[in-house]
Amino acid sequence: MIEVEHLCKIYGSTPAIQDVTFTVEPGEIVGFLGPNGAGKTTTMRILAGYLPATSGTARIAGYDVHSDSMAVRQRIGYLPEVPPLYPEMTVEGFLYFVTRIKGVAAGDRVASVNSAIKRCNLEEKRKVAIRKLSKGFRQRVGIAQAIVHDPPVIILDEPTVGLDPRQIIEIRKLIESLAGSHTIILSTHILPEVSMTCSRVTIINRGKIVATNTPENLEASLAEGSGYEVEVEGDAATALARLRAVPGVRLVESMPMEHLPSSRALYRITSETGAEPGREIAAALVSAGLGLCEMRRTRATLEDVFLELTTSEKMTTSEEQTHPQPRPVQQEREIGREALEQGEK
Ligand SMILES: Nc1ncnc2c1ncn2[C@@H]1O[C@H](COP(=O)(O)OP(=O)(O)OP(=O)(O)O)[C@@H](O)[C@H]1O
Repeated sequence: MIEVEHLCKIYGSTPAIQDVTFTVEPGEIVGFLGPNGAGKTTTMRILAGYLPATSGTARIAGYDVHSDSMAVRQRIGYLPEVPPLYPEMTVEGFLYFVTRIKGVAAGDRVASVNSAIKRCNLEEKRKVAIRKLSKGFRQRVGIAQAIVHDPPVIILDEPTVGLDPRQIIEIRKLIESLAGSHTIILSTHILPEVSMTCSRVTIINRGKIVATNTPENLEASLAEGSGYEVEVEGDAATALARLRAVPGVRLVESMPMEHLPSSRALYRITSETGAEPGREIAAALVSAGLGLCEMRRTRATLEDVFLELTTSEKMTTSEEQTHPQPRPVQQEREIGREALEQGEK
């Protein structure tokens, strides 16, 4: 339904996106995930026909977004980062106006407006001026204007940005309710957004696609981070030696834990790919006379995958080449995490 091939956009001399290629199948919700400045909005605007690409092609329902832009606009609903609302109009007045612009037949307009109002849960606000609405309700009106002509494809650019947690849940539910009967691509820098609502995720970093898969497969693809955490009572040197000797264990790290009594320590164990040495770990500790106070599995999360994919490129920047001392992995990850948290503000 959406086919993007080798898309590039250069602003002046700044490449915003480079060689972006992906597809979205009918009925899918695909998350377009990336940190700030990764090129999400640029890609969404090109798909919606609001920005010409420098090179490459994008087709929606078989129509080229550039050369067949009118045909594309009839088949898409687009929620830009800042929804194009007319503050003085009432919700229903504005949506009626949009049906006229979108070419809905005169006899179908009232039914289209009523349907969008119902789907977006706007009944109680239908006669209220848009300027009087909260940010969450305005965002619903933004989505209502994107779906009012019942387009097969919906493009949502950061649909929950600036909303409070309750509003975010409501908007996510609304997006999920549109799946199946619509093909949806939504851009976001918020990880839970994609794990909760999307069947597939495409990760973009610095203008380039770095991964496309289901959230589950992406998590499974990251072998590092899969393992165990164990809290052990007894001699630390013995515990470390025993744990490191267990077949299938690749790495054992001692984790500083201030709240633990001095006789106890926490270890993070990374297993070899495909290995499940849980029982052997427990047996090795117990047979050495050590106390196994707590043990739990750790698995890579989508956040780990995201940080892995969007921080590793830092090592190839000119800054890194000038100062080539390797930074610890944890620090690399913290930098990525910081970028994520800043993005969420
Ligand atoms: N009109 C413009 N002129 C010049 N550079 C631009 C323009 N718009 C975007 N850029 C640059 O292109 C890159 C991609 O920007 P884009 O807005 O697509 O990213 P984004 O992933 O949507 O980021 P955010 O989450 O912060 O909105 C950034 O480096 C940005 O500074």
